[in-house]
Amino acid sequence: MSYHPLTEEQAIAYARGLENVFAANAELQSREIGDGNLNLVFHISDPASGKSIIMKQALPYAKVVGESWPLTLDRARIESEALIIEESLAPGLVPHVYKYDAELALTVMEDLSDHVIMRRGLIEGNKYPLFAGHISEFMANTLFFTSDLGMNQQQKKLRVGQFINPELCKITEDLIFDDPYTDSPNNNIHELIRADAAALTTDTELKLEVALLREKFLTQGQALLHGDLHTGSIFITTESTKVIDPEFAYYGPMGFDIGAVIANLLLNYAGQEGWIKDEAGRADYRAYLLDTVKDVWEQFEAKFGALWDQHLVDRIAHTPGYKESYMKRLLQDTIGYAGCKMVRRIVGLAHVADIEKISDGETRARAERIALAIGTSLIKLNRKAESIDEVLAIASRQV
Ligand SMILES: Nc1ncnc2c1ncn2[C@@H]1O[C@H](COP(=O)(O)OP(=O)(O)O)[C@@H](O)[C@H]1O
Ligand SMILES: CSC[C@H]1O[C@H](OP(=O)(O)O)[C@H](O)[C@@H]1O
Repeated sequence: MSYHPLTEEQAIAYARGLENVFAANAELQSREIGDGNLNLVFHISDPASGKSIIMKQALPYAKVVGESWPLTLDRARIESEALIIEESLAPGLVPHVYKYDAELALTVMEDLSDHVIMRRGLIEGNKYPLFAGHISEFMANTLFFTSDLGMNQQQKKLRVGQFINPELCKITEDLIFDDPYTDSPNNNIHELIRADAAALTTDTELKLEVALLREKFLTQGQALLHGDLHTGSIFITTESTKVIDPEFAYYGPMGFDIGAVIANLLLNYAGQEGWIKDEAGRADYRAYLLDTVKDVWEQFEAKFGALWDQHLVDRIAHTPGYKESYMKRLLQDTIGYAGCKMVRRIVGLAHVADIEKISDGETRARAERIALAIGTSLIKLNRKAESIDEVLAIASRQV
């Protein structure tokens, strides 16, 4: 079947043709539930049997902007192949892929509708005690075993080729490492914080750090990244965590993924200005978010370190001092990328509901300024950072 975006009816017809999923006479229901910036997502269910699947289809353009922003369909291949690798390295932490259809740029995968999108869960003020353990395991396993530390180095070079993802990387390069620091037409700036946004464009100390982080994003093929690991790409319950949507996957600096998780916890921290109304409740939730930031880094560090001790394939990397140097640089990158990811969600094209959905303009502006202050401080700190506690201290000072 040649490429065309499916309608809900066509999605049902396609699902009927899948082997061993639905009974031939099943009365299937279809709903397009995509709420992301780029793709169609169909939820197909058979109420009689309780069976359901997700069919995600790439559009030939960025949905958030429209047909004027063409975008490669190859991102569907990247996403399905990344999910399969991630499942092999971090079982239980991603949806299972049943099928990938290259013609239709379509991935059929496990339905995770019994989970909620973490961004929504955090906005509602829910706590997820197992999250740090799960996400640190996901990141430690996927990053270590796709890097030169944990896999055959010739195979790794071939895998770098498999995940060449120029168009999606260009989105990141522009939206995260360029637009927020210039007067770009892509930017989306709340009227009340125009002066704060303008200050970014003249801050040379800040822009130097962004240029260095951007250079690393452009040139360092350290590991296979998820590439867009924000809380809208994480499904969660109190018991379970599932990472979805790795269409931005490519070989890049590990800190970009870890920084994305931390940035999105801190964006919610800033956004709490508009959600939890009583001060004690808000302080308690913010303390939970900061504890989670610390836990994510510390559990990642411990798990990655344990993999290093047990599975290192690179002999020279055993040299005393190298691991410590590597982990310190990884923390510094994490902090720098976390900062960049916060700033882009305030002044760049695509915002986050944690802040964007605050209805009162003044309250939203306060949350935006908190996020900008934390983000820019993290960017300026990155190469000097020694400990994750410095991140917590910066965040605490802003509220
Ligand atoms: N495996 C899944 N199970 C249930 N719902 C899903 C699944 N994958 C995606 N969704 C739903 O579709 C939405 C958009 O999916 P996402 O992969 O983030 O798309 P995009 O790439 O367009 O951002 C998610 O927020 C979620 O509501
Ligand atoms: C023009 S794409 C903007 C933005 O959207 C992506 O997120 P998602 O696919 O999860 O909606 C990604 O973060 C891009 O930077």
